[in-house]
Amino acid sequence: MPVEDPEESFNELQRSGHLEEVRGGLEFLVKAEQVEEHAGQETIQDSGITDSVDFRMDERDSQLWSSVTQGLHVNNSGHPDGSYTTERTLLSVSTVRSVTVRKMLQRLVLARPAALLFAALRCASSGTVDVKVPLNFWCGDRVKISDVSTTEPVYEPATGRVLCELEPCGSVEVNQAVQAAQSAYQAWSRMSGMERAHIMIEAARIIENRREDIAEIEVVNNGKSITEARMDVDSARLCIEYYAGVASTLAGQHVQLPGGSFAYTRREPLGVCVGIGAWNYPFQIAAWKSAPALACGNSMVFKPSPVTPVTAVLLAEIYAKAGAPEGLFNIVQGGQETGNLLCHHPDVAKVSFTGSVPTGKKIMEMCSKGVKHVTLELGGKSPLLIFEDSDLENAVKGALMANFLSQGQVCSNGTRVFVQRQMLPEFLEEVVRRTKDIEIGDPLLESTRMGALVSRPHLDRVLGYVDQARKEGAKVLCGGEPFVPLDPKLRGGYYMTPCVLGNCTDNMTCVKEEIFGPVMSVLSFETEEEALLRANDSALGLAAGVFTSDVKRAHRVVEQLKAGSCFINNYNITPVEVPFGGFKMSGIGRENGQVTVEHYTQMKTVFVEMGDVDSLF
Ligand SMILES: NC(=O)c1ccc[n+]([C@@H]2O[C@H](COP(=O)([O-])OP(=O)(O)OC[C@H]3O[C@@H](n4cnc5c(N)ncnc54)[C@H](O)[C@@H]3O)[C@@H](O)[C@H]2O)c1
Ligand SMILES: C[N+](C)(C)CCCC=O
Repeated sequence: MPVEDPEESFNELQRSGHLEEVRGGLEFLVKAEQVEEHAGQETIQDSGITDSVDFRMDERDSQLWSSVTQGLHVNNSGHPDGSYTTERTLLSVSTVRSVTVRKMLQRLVLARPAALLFAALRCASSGTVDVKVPLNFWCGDRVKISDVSTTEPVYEPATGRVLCELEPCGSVEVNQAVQAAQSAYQAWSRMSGMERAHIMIEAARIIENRREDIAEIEVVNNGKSITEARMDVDSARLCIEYYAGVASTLAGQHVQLPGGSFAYTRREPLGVCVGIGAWNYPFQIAAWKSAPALACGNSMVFKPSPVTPVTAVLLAEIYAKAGAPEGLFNIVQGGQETGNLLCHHPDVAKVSFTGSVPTGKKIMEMCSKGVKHVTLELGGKSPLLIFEDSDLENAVKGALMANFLSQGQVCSNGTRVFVQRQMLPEFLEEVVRRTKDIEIGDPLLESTRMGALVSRPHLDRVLGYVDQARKEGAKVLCGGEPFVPLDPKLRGGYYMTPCVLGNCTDNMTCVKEEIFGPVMSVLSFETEEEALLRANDSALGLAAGVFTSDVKRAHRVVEQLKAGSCFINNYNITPVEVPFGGFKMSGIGRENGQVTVEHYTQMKTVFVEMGDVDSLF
């Protein structure tokens, strides 16, 4: 209902979380919804239409607020059968103020007819977004580097156009960020778990409010579908919520000693932690690293991949807005050189890295110089074992989930699909049919299931693997070709058709190496023992999966699989309350779950003497 009193309406909007003040002004994300009522049942449909309006605090006058609140519900129309349709707008905050498309939309007035809203464009559409604001962030604010010698272009995978210019941080900037983190650490580490939890819960709430906004920008920078990007934002939020809960449970042990003396242990934070991320889950990785780090009382300097630098800074803004001390979570942009500076920095206590095995080895070596704690989440070439007693429908769905999420650019993907011989023909027929049906195209469209790969060189590399597989004797059962969407604005994008390779053997390159693209290699096997031997024949051990209806076999097989994250009758499920990480060269340490507390704290033991010192001297 429209609220009459402008001041009250402002307060009401703030309380409901639909409106928040941003520095020096206000910015609204206006969303159109359609509410259908039939027989007392309301269904709300998101029209997918959003635009934004931005104005200064001094414009907060009665007239303006009336128009804002009038925008909340508009255009009620009754139908002859007694049902009605309400087209309404919701207001929520957006701080991605840099994006040109939003600026363009500022000229639209708020109190417009609903029809005009519905005719408007989606907030971000492929090929329209430019990011101009600084992407570095420390001391609670975005930072423009004063002396930038070189910038690097960042691309929009869906179109191939330049999205922004990256300003990499050198030693001066890395020092500033680490210093900011150190000073925030002094205050943050002394707060109680409950106090930290309050701020983290608030950050999670802001993420929930800005879900669509963050997901859209993730799509624009990464190329994955909007459907998946929303899931990533949800996973980030859930992770922060989960560790907010963990924060107040951190505790030590009391140990009784002779003569009334005792000892106790304290779980203490490490200090300034560094997070270094890969490009496949930019926002989610930033959250998966920062949430446990902050919950345990550490501060963090995070370096996103230079390929996808845009969304981590949104997380930094969100923590700051939620009440985190200045410098608690900082972003430094850059590639290898910036990463090296962070790993060698004397004031950094720990590095948590997500990326490739070769880089992981370098990180570990650099950390060894300062004897720093290190967590490595590295690559995989994971096996998926499908036994003939599996439910075919679920096995096929599992294999698709194991290979084609995020255009196949997922560390845990089960790319070596071992199918028991008797089931192979029907499995292949179904998996190929469904793979051909995957809708490729504009990642911002709801119907798209596969967007663009992250970059042109990466696309070429993946296509190269398909060529090589063909030469080595694999049969391309479908896909593996460059894909050019009909929409002219997408012609420069990095698309390919998802590929299923048959006739694969263990010695082929496509079966041995991590391709990190939408390429499934299918192999056949006869016996459980044989499948296990072949599945474990890899230097990597991130994940593995088993499909079978025999519960004893499922557990027997999983027990013998040399992988850190195993799935029975499903694949690529990563609830944040469950630890995730690899065996062998796929990594060290875990992310998510209770155990991660051990990777972000150190234990102090305190001995307390209640009697006299029993000295030998
Ligand atoms: N296990 C997991 O949880 C997980 C998750 C996502 C991705 N990955 C892996 O990541 C890889 C793909 O990501 P990528 O191409 O971004 O990996 P990458 O190793 O090339 O880069 C990862 C990060 O490391 C930085 N970096 C590169 N060289 C560095 C150096 N010498 N010192 C410090 N930092 C350095 C990069 O700038 C980037 O931020 C795949 O192998 C994939 O399996 C693993
Ligand atoms: C959420 N997923 C799809 C399991 C991805 C985990 C992170 C690895 O790249």
